[in-house]
Amino acid sequence: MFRVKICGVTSIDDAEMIDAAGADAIGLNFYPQSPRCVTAEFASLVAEALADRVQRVGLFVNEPADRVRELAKRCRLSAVQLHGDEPLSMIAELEPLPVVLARRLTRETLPAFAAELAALPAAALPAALLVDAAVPGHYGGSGQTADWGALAGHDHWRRGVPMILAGGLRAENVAQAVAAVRPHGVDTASGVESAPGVKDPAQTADFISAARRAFGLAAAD
Ligand SMILES: O=C(O)c1ccccc1NCC(=O)[C@H](O)[C@H](O)COP(=O)(O)O
Repeated sequence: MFRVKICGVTSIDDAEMIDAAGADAIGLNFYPQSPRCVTAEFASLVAEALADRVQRVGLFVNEPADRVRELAKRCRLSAVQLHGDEPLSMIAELEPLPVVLARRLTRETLPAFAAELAALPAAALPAALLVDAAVPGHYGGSGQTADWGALAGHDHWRRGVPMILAGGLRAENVAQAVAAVRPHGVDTASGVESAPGVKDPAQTADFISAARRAFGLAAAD
């Protein structure tokens, strides 16, 4: 599972820049209402442009499993990220695709989600749980930070599922977030952009370096 993911990539130049800066994964957004939404044709070109080292994660919001599966195959996605209100049963439906399940958890909503996770058979658990900020009217990409306090120090409820922290992460706060929450990985979209969907090379490189340092990883070559 990836440590550093840059989400909402909309150009080949940005994908190559992110690869060179040492990210483990990029997110390709298939949510039509996002300013970061891409086409299947573009996502397929990204698969050709990037080294296999970089995971290509397709992001979906409330799409039927058949469409997720079809786009994953057509665009050679490494994993899919379910970022809407998808039922947990969809993880097993998508098998053998690795699923990153996104949830906007707070201290109020975490207990009910933990109970849902506890009821899943081990074989139906997601490959990772991405925790994003809970902002009314936003599924993601809000630029707001998640409820770090709710997540810190309590990981028994995750049943060993790696947690990816998202929401309002930037080069300036990613080390603090990793120290506070101790996630397996981090994800950002708007925190490294000059405009929605346009990644800023300096902010992106700074974010990736700061995140790698926070995880004790060597700087990218
Ligand atoms: O980025 C979007 O526009 C988006 C829209 C709808 C659902 C998810 C979306 N992004 C998913 C991501 O993985 C983002 O990296 C995550 O939400 C954090 O975004 P940000 O706060 O801008 O870093």
